Amino acid sequence: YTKDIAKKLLTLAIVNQRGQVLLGLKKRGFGEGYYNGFGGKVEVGETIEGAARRELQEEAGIVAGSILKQGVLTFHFDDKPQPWEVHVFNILDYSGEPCETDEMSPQWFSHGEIPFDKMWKDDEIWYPHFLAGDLFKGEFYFCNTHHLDSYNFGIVPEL
Ligand SMILES: CSc1nc2ncnc(N)c2[nH]1
Repeated sequence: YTKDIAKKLLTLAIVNQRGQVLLGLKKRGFGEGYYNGFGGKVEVGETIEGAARRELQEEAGIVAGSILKQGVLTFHFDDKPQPWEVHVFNILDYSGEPCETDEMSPQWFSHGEIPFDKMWKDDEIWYPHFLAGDLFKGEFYFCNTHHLDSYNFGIVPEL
């Protein structure tokens, strides 16, 4: 029914400052053991940006200041009826100090040392463009959850 056709809206917030990005090691649940930005589902009655700010605070304990939407990534899974539409935000400034939560363990990585071997397989495709400040869109097709089977990716003039 329609629920299965509408895309599941999610956010992904990456703090990118002073040549380093703040990533979290997922301690449990989906993507456990992967390094990731901070994010989650957009709840009913919430804007996508509002959800990005809320999830960053819940998962990393910091309050976003100015943020810039840089990408929209759509993930298709062979074992899930609903594609995921992930809105990627660059967190340009924030207040507070990143802290460990039961979900995530925060860690700074220099741009040249991003641990792609412990991240979702699509990340190495779009992170370089994210770090370069490009606006981008991508469609990724996963099999058996973790295997990236195919994708389309491109830089866009606007989102
Ligand atoms: C399930 S596919 C996927 N790729 C991802 N890349 C970065 N952060 C995520 N949350 C991601 N999910």
